[in-house]
Amino acid sequence: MKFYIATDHAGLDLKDYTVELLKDKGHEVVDLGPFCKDRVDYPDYATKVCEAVLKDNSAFGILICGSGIGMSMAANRYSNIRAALCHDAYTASVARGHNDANVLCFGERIIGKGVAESIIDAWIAGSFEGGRHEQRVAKIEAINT
Ligand SMILES: O=C(CO)[C@H](O)[C@H](O)[C@H](O)COP(=O)(O)O
Repeated sequence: MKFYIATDHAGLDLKDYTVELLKDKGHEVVDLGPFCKDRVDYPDYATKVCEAVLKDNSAFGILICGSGIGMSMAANRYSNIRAALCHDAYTASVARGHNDANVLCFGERIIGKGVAESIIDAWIAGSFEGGRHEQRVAKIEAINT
């Protein structure tokens, strides 16, 4: 699998850990930064990942901030981005299976490395179930306000 990943200053350590974790598991990772802990604004990095995923739509995005909330809010402003804020393996699994999520968000101030790995593993193992979920995801995409 291919992943584009970014963070803000509040998620830098978990971003670096996640990059190495995914590479060790044999995945392709494009790290879109940042690369130091200077304070930055999460929407600027959500934009980098979402635009990359929209151009390379078999890839997934990963966005990390302190809580994961700001990143998920910013990412979900994009049509055809379905960003899921996940706190555990279950939420990651249903994000793929039910919501066809293409961007994973989590918060370094919320979860540790072990939970992050369980989220990543569930995301990788998951796939969209289709069926009754198809029309629901289509209805999300149809919302334009
Ligand atoms: O968007 C957020 C809060 O929902 C993220 O957790 C940010 O990383 C956080 O707001 C950054 O806060 P800081 O005080 O500027 O480090």
